[in-house]
Amino acid sequence: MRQQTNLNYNKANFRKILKAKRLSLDDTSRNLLNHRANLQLIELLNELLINHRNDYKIALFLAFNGEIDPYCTIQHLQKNNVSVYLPIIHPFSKKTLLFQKFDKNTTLIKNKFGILEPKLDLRAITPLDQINYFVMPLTGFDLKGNRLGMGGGFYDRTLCHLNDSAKLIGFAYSLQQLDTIPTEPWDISLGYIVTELNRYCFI
Ligand SMILES: Nc1nc2c(c(=O)[nH]1)N(C=O)[C@@H](CNc1ccc(C(=O)N[C@@H](CCC(=O)O)C(=O)O)cc1)CN2
Ligand SMILES: Nc1ncnc2c1ncn2[C@@H]1O[C@H](COP(=O)(O)OP(=O)(O)OP(=O)(O)O)[C@@H](O)[C@H]1O
Repeated sequence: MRQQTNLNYNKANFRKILKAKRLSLDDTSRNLLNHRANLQLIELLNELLINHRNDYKIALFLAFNGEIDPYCTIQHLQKNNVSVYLPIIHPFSKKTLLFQKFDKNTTLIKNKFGILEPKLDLRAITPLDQINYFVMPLTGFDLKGNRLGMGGGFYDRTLCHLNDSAKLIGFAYSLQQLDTIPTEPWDISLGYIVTELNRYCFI
């Protein structure tokens, strides 16, 4: 019990430090790092989407609160006819996510955290197992593929059913790297992590 409390304290503490760190970037540095990181992410996706079929489905996210911004990659994929999906907070199931298609006709609204997400349209929701890769925002990461999220357990709770690290790509600034992330039984580890400096593969 005491150990659990310490672990939560550690995670909360790491989150606080790492969020402050990513918010401290000035606009020029942030734009440069975002640009480099998107080039790395596009490179990785080019390697993964080997036969360039255009029926791939990739989940990404819209950045908030100083998160690394994958918008260039979203635009690149859409131009190449790859379907892009975004997380939306499930209207009934507590702290879980649905993934909805994002295209030029999508209406975006702010969720309760102030993050833009598609307005729920059941016709545009896709089952999790139809998504080829999930690009996930990281608050922190280590070089074993462990991730630290925002603390809600949204991605953990949603993606545990998938049970396939090979589909999970973490996206973060290199300044969000830690030596070791404290792990817990429900934490899902990542198959890949992309930063502005590197593409790490853990599978
Ligand atoms: N861009 C983006 N979209 C995302 C996520 C994300 O981390 N990034 N999510 C990934 O899960 C989901 C939303 N989950 C979130 C969980 C916590 C907080 C957050 O800011 N928490 C506050 C506490 C707020 C409160 O308790 O009311 C905090 O950490 O200070 C935000 C989003 C779905 N969409
Ligand atoms: N698979 C799951 N089933 C039920 N509860 C879960 C599951 N995964 C996580 N949780 C709950 O969510 C809470 C937050 O988890 P954690 O500290 O791992 O958040 P996180 O790393 O920020 O995750 P995420 O990025 O997924 O929001 C935990 O206290 C845990 O109780």
